[in-house]
Amino acid sequence: VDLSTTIAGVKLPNLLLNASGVNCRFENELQQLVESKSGSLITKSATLNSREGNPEPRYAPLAGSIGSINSMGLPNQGYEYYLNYAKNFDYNNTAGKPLFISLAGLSLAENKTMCEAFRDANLPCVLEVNFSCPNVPGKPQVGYDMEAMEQALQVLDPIIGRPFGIKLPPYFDIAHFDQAAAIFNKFDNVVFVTCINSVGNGLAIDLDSETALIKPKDGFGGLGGLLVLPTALANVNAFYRRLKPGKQVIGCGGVTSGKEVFLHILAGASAVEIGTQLMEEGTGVFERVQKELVELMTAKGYKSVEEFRGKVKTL
Ligand SMILES: C=Cc1c(C(=O)O)[nH]c(=O)[nH]c1=O
Repeated sequence: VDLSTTIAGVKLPNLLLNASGVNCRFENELQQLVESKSGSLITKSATLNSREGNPEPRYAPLAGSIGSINSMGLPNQGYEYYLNYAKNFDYNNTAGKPLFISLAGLSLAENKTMCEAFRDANLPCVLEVNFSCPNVPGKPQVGYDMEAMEQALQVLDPIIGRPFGIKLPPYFDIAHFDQAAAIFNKFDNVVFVTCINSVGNGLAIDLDSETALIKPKDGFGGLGGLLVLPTALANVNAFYRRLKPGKQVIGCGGVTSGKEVFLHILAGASAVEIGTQLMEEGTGVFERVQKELVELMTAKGYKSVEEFRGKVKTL
């Protein structure tokens, strides 16, 4: 069974990778991903300067393993750390894993500077511009401001000057799918979108203590895990149906097993990211989920993901 895929011109030996933000802030964590059975890896979203992020507790699993809530606040080592990591990355590593770099500047000027630095370094890594961090107090998500998002792309697209992707928040209105897709279809270098980032500003409360699970923002944080699966599948399929041929969707959200990877592919995903389940289970999740996916495909008689990608049936 062939699970390989090609995104932005780079080949992933299998279509699984981490969701940016999980197990990818520090070099040692990234090395764990390189040594895991993932098909690739993506770094924690970077800002111009390093950040400690929000006060803890800022991540919590939800009762009944239905998902997670986080308000990390963009803790990261600053973009030069990840630029340096990319410069020293062994692109011919034995596993043949490509490297994705996530950038989440706090302003267009920050994103401009970071994109210029990566352009000048001219490395084989693939950029994913994160327009959807829900947890920086006072910074509304660019992904929910269509005009700002288009203006940002008008500046960043020519600077990046090669295929790149965008990390999107979940949309919940068909008109927003239409508007966002129409914007991305204007930029030839935008070759993939990653759907979805966490479902912003949920509130998880502990029944016994009657207290919010996390400290930042009065307990408000992004939701991930199984509970966001239908929203993730909808966003994957909405953009799969709307983006011009040649543009791809990376699925993210709700993956706990081979089953949800299969559903993401059925919805149209060309690669699939794992966040909450990676956080809870560790990097062994990639081997387990891959095995489950192969078993499921074999049971269904599929030999490659192309046979069923985007083929979700409607009634
Ligand atoms: C980049 C910041 C993000 C964060 C964060 O660092 O709080 N959490 C998310 O669920 N998604 C993000 O995009």
